[in-house]
Formats: sequence, C-alpha cells, structure tokens
Amino acid sequence: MADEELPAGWEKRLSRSTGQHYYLNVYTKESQWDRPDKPADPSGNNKGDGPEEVQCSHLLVKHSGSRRPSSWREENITRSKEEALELIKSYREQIVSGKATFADLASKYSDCSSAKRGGDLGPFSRGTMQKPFEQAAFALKVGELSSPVHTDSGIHIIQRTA
Ligand SMILES: O=C(N[C@H](Cc1nc2ccccc2[nH]1)C(=O)O)c1cc2ccccc2s1
Repeated sequence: MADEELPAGWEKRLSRSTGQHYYLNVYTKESQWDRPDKPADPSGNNKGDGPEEVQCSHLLVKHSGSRRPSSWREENITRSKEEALELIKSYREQIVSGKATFADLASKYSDCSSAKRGGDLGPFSRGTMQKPFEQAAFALKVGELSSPVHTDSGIHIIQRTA
C-alpha cells in the first residue's frame, strides 16, 4: 500500500535513532511502529480494543537460533530450540503446580537481563516488543501465565502482572 493511502489522520515519520519508519497520530501526537489500518481517532480513546499498556514478567530461554545466543547466564548458548522448549515447559509446570514461583525461576534461569528483576519488564504499550510477544502479552488477563511464546530472542513464558 503506497504512503498516500495512509488512513486519515496519520503521518509517516522516520525515526532518527533506529532508521525505522513509524506512524504519528496527528491529533494525539501518539506514535506507533505498525502501519495503521484505520483512521486516527482524534480523541485518542482506544475505543475498548483492550488496554493501552500492560505490565508483564517473562522467563526467556534462548537457543542456538536466537538473535543473540548469549546472556548473563551463558556467554555462548548452544542448546537446540527443542531443548529450550523442554526447559520452558518444565519451568511452566513448576510454576503451575506451585513448586516454584515465577520470579524465583526467572531470576535463576531467564536468559534476559530482566532476570535481575524477577523477569519484570515494567509497563509497555503496543509497538514496543516483538510482535509475537506483544500479541501474547495483550491477550493475557492480569495474573494469567502464557503458553510458550516464540520470538527471535528465543522461547518465553509470560505472566501479566498489571
Ligand atoms: O530485550 C531485552 N532483553 C534481551 C532478551 C529479550 N528479548 C525479548 C523480547 C520480548 C520481550 C522481552 C525480551 N527480552 C536480552 O537480554 O538479550 C530486554 C531486557 C529488559 C530489561 C528490563 C526491562 C525491559 C527489557 S527488554
């Protein structure tokens, strides 16, 4: 779809920091990475299409195919994707059965630097995390634990906390 077909009320901009294009709602000055598919809402209300922001914790297990197969835990991560999935399933089972808490396992085993915060990523809006992660996070109810989620970083389980 060419630029001139952008829905009304949006402008395409270029991010100086990332060199990526983003889209600006000319009314609310809110921006988003994803190309809009409907006219910008002048009021800025999200019209009940879910929360604007969620807060989540996650436990990430990287593997040899991860975008950056290295972490605070392991300089060179060589486990296979299949091995990573088995690990993430075992962590999920320990949490669901009450054998361990999410924060305890994330702080010990997550290959994300958020492990230092028990996996807490803080609040985030749409357009800030990799798409599969965002879709899973925004589909969770507060307190809910996701099934394994695959992103370019590896395999995650996500708990929505707010
Ligand atoms: O991208 C990060 N860390 C990457 C791994 C990673 N990839 C992710 C993809 C989606 C959500 C969280 C993710 N964490 C790394 O350490 O290689 C982030 C770390 C932190 C720490 C605190 C708050 C937000 C973030 S986002």
